[in-house]
Amino acid sequence: MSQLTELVLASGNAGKLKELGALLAPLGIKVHAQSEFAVPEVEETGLTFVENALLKAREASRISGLPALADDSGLAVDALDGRPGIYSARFAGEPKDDGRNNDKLLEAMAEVPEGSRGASYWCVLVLLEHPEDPVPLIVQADWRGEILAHPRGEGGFGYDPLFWLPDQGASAAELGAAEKNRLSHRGRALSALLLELERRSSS
Ligand SMILES: O=P(O)(O)OP(=O)(O)OP(=O)(O)OC[C@H]1O[C@@H](n2cnc3c(O)ncnc32)[C@H](O)[C@@H]1O
Ligand SMILES: [Mg+2]
Repeated sequence: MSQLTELVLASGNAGKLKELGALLAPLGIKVHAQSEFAVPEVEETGLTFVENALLKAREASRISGLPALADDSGLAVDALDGRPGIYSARFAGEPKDDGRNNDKLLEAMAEVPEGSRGASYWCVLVLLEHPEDPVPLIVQADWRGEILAHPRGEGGFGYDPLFWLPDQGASAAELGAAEKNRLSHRGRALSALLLELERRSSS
């Protein structure tokens, strides 16, 4: 890929935009929200995070005429056989709502004992140079934690108030923004993406 100086973030999620924007802005990459180009929400018909991220990136790149970075992510809970997984945003149905999703997760986990409440956040990032890019840059990363019985903290977004990090002694919603980006599935996926981008541009 030629030097990346500008891209569109193929997401309608304000939390993701904030987190990815904070990581990309200092690198001299001009980041546009897809709302600047009136990119509509695409139907996430894939069965994997990768497929859904590709759909989102392709549509945003097609409409904006810019390289596009998409994030498809979610929470896979051990005791729920990996659910809500790719359906995390709509766990409690449409329209998507973090509060109702968290209530549904608490309810689903009500009988699950301490010690069996492990879960992973997953994040897949896809970067397309243009809508027909045949070699998308794809990375994925996870973040292990446990599901709390009661919400804690005001930061982050989505399931963060229920995502407990034993090593930090805090929920993801109790971490500072920079700390979450340093540790999270999204922050680590972006580091991997930047490394791969560097490798490609120097080869
Ligand atoms: O598809 P876009 O437009 O990017 O926005 P979205 O919110 O629909 O995003 P996804 O389809 O990728 O669904 C991801 C859901 O997983 C949850 N999630 C992902 N990363 C998270 C994080 O860092 N903290 C809390 N919840 C997260 C959150 O509920 C998201 O809505
Ligand atoms: Mg979505």
